[in-house]
Amino acid sequence: MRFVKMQGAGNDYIYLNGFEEEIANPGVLAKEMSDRHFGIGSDGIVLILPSESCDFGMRMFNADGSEAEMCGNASRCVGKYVYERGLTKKKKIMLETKAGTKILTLRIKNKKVESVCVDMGEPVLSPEKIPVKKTGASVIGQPFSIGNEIFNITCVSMGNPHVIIFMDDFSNRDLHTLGKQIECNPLFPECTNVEFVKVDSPESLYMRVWERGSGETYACGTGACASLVAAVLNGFSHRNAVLHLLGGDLEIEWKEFDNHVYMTGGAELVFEGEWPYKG
Ligand SMILES: N[C@@H](CCC[C@H](N)C(=O)O)C(=O)O
Repeated sequence: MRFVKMQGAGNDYIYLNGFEEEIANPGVLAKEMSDRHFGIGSDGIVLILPSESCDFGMRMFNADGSEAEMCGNASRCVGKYVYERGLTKKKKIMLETKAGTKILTLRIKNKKVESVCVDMGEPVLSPEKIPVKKTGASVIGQPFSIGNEIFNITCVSMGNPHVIIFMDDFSNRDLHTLGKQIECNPLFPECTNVEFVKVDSPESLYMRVWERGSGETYACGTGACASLVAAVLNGFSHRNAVLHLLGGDLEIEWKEFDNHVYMTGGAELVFEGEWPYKG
């Protein structure tokens, strides 16, 4: 089976072309391929598929084999893949995901995709839709205790669940332990992605992420969008800011006129090859 490894802000996935390959058991395949010692090594796998309602479809599986509703960084890489490999000539691409249709706008330079802006849709704040076991219209800066510490949490869904914790400094924190403890806490019935955010200025935020199903990754596109929304709701940032992640920067804007969040960033090929897939 042919595969392509790509990264967006260091969030690395293995992309499989569902137009050419029959991909049975993608969850099992995701675990095998993602293994950084016995596989190719990645944060998960992404299937690029035909779609009846959109130009293309995308499904993504975390490194532990679980399927996620949406992946922001992967959506930009899918845009690069389908354009540069001649699957489309369109620069505006409709992408079907489990979290609805996302619109990708490609910026092209010398026939290559330089960056992709993704209309990520509206953030979801209602606790039962995120889901988070809380009452009320939203969860913004509410206390949450883990071990003997109390954190203020804000919960946002960008098609997948996120909990955001603002910190003055996370350089000497054990985010792995904290992330693991929060990810499948009973407060989150479908588990959650966890973002730790340090506000640098109203236009600049530093973020680290513990991803549901993959552990710490270098970046999370939906997480960056959720963090910007959380920062606005808590009065920490403007509606347009740069999110600095371990693997690079993403520009995020939560537009007032349509309530949609827009994410802009790069997408890069790492390498490609063949996987001895037995079907
Ligand atoms: N890295 C992604 C999100 C991947 C899915 C996530 N781990 C989940 O289970 O919801 C992104 O760029 O958005």
